[in-house]
Amino acid sequence: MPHAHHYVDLDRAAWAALRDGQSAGLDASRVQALAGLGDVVDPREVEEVYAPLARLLLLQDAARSHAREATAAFLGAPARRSPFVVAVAGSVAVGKSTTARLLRELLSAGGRRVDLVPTDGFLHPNAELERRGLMARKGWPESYDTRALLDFLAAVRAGEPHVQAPVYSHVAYDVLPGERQVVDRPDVLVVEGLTLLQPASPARDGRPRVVASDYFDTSVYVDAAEEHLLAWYVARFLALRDTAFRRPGSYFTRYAALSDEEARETASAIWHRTNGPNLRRNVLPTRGRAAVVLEKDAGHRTRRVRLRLP
Ligand SMILES: Nc1ncnc2c1ncn2[C@@H]1O[C@H](COP(=O)(O)OP(=O)(O)O)[C@@H](O)[C@H]1O
Ligand SMILES: CC(C)(COP(=O)(O)O)[C@@H](O)C(=O)NCCC(=O)O
Repeated sequence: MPHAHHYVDLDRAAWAALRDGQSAGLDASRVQALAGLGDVVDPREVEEVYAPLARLLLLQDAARSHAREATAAFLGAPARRSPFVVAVAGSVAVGKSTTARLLRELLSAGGRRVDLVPTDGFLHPNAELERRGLMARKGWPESYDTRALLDFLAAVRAGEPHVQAPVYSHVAYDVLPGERQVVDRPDVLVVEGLTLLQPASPARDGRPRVVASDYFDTSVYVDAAEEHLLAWYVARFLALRDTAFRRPGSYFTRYAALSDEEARETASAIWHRTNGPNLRRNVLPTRGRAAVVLEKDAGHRTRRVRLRLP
């Protein structure tokens, strides 16, 4: 638990008041489309929770630009452009992708060029995970090509053009060979993933290590009790059974024919084997490293926001 003077806790009403005229500026149909799988994001959630968050990020971005200009003025050289990098972390099924998409929309509505990159593209391909005996630990820190993720972040942060990221498909349940997402000097990069806030583990040779968070300007951890996460994971699995699992090429075609009861059992087993232990062992312990923690209740409603003071 961080020391009390290092953070401030705001209930929903206090947080919503910090919107300070920052309006979401998204129409209802746009908001509707932002949660996946037919789920609907409550427009009040956008106004009262994500609009203040967008305002905070814009202020932090401006402060960072001033700091960079100060250093450039000191050096007598023009400041190089470099995107503002926001990390979104949290458990499987907590709503990271939905939060990341909302932030992309809100920040783009303010006129910025925003790219969104999920870290699942940096997972090792299934064949490699199988070779390493890691298929039951997909999403755990060791299942990612960390070197590739760090190289990607370093290149984007250095302001390089046309930086490529690999792409993962939830239908194929694998990284798509040869497929690439191109990030070309955006104003903001939102990067979203389970294990982004991992601290450095000591290297065998004792040398300090670079971690992904060295490249972040700020970070958001989306939080909810594990009982809600499990329920959301199972609900999403049932929805996928009726949609993505039926598509040609789906890794999970064998799940498309499961009854409700069997689908619930299967999803719950995957949770207890892979995602629950990953949450407890690797994800939750990084929560205190986030700049902002959004705490959701059973209905995806944000009840409380914790802000770490710089
Ligand atoms: N704010 C929200 N309101 C309603 N449903 C949401 C919200 N955020 C996420 N969801 C739903 O919860 C599930 C998990 O969200 P998702 O963004 O896919 O999670 P993650 O990327 O963390 O795995 C999805 O079914 C999604 O539609
Ligand atoms: C692809 C994921 C590892 C999430 O990756 P992330 O975008 O957070 O890096 C996760 O959604 C997943 O598929 N976990 C494996 C266990 C499962 O089937 O849920």
